[in-house]
Amino acid sequence: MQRYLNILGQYLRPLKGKVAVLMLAMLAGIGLQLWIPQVTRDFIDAATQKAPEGTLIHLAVLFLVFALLNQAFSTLSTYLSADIGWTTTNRLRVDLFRRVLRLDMRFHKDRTPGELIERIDGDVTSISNFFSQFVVRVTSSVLLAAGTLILLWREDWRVGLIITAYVVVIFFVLQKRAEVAVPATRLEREASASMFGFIEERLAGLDDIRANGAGRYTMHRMHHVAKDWLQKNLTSWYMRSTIWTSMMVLFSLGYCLTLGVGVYFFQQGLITLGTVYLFFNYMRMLEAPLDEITRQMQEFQKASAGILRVEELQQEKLDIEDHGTQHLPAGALGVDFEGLTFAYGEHLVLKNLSFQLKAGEVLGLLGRTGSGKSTLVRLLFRLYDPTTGTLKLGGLNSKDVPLSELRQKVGMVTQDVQLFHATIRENLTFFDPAIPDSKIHQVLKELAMDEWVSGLPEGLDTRLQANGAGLSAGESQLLAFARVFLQDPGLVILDEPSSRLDPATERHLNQAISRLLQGRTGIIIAHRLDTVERTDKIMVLSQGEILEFGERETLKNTPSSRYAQMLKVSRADNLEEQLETLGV
Ligand SMILES: Nc1ncnc2c1ncn2[C@@H]1O[C@H](COP(=O)(O)OP(=O)(O)OP(=O)(O)O)[C@@H](O)[C@H]1O
Repeated sequence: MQRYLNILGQYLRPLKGKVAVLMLAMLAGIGLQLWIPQVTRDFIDAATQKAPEGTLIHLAVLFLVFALLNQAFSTLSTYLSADIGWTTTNRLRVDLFRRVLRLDMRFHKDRTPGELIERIDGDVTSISNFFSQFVVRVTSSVLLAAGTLILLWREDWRVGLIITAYVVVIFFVLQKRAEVAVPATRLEREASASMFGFIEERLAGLDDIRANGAGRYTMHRMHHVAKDWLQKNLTSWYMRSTIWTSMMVLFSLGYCLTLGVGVYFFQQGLITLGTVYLFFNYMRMLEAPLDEITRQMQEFQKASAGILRVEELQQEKLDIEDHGTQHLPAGALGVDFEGLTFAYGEHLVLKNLSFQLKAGEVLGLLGRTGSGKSTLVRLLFRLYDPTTGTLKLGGLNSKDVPLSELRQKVGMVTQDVQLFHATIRENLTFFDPAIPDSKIHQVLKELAMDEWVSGLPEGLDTRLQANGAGLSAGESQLLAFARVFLQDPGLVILDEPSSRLDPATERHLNQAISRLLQGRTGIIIAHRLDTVERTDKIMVLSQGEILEFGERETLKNTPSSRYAQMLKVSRADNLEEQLETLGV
């Protein structure tokens, strides 16, 4: 319970003013609700005892005023609890999204985006009730039920005792029913999460599904997943409806009991007709809070699973710590690997790598699929930390530099450019409004893209389609180059497109690459041999080890080097085949 209160306190504290007003409105509402039946009782007794008209009018006006005030307090409570609920859950949702963005690659590799969406949205929505209503509704229901019972005891201890005993029985039965319903609800939520995970994954892989004609198979699976969800939904609904039915039956019996006892006491001359009404009314008033407490307990069970998962996310250990305080030098950054080894869990991928790249040098990285090229790059961004050894950038251990500064100073253009469904400006600046248009145009000019962008219907304000659909591969690449230019990094990593572009686009891209590398250190993951002709150094990676590293010119003129041998092998082959021929 403590952990639930912690999370509640953490998010409700900033809204304590509103929470206090809500509590006051709620208490005032409860007081009025308890009082109104007393006024009604007095009215009935006054009427049956033929009291003067003035007394009746006075009581009627009092009833109306109390009823109106009660409505006003109830409206205020509903408004405030919804306001507090949505404000807190919105903050929680933003905090979780920030957390998910900050979490390590290891975490993200283990989970599908669908699962994370379910956490950020689904779980938070289930918690919203906990924030907005749980405390308020449970407290007010408990106070209302307790107040009603106290007043009943005050009127007549025998009636108080009978109704209290009956309430205990009702509460016990409802709790038992609710307990049975909880596992069914949990299964329903799990089935819903897997259905959303399934839909998200299939939508992401739409191209492959279509290309492989896997539509029918996918629909078959969808029917299966949806059927499972439907069955669990029905079971859980059935379980929940039995609670409601039990409640109806128990309360109907309760009304009969109260009326029976009331009428008996009235016939014995122990109580007035107004008091019979009062008993019946108080019994009726117990139904809502008991129903509410049971419902809130169920909601709490649902929310508690969400709270635990949210808490788990908040406490997920970060492998990549961000305690660096040193600052990278301006301009090109040298790169130093010193005895660096890296493993994904048990899987050793980079083995004792040591090499140096001076500031401003460009390295061509060659290696077959799976040799560890992408992993080496991920370490440069600190998406992972080395298992042993050190990685230095600009002469500083990368762990000593603040993470945000490091990622600002290292730029990358991947083969698979990620473009957002947003304007060209937002895509280039990553939504940073501080970057002026003049700077964007200057960069576009340098990349000879200015004319292309100006020719678009709305220039920089043109909205791109999701994932850059509608742009050619070359255009997407050029936009990615412009992004990196704006970032002005000291180290640029280029993952060369593996498929050939048309010669004009290729020439254009090559010019862009040359401009991008000017005054910067560069690492090019090459998929073709001619790409590395612009580099100063060459590295050949094989199964996580450096097979060859040196000045390109020197290697080219050393006939025994792998690079010289590669140059001799037919250039028509792709690099993968050339490396295979040489047994790399
Ligand atoms: N997140 C990961 N978890 C576990 N193993 C991984 C992970 N990423 C890559 N690997 C493994 O590490 C090895 C090196 O992969 P890496 O992606 O670095 O190679 P690569 O040379 O970049 O290949 P490619 O040219 O195909 O991109 C491979 O055996 C791969 O299966």
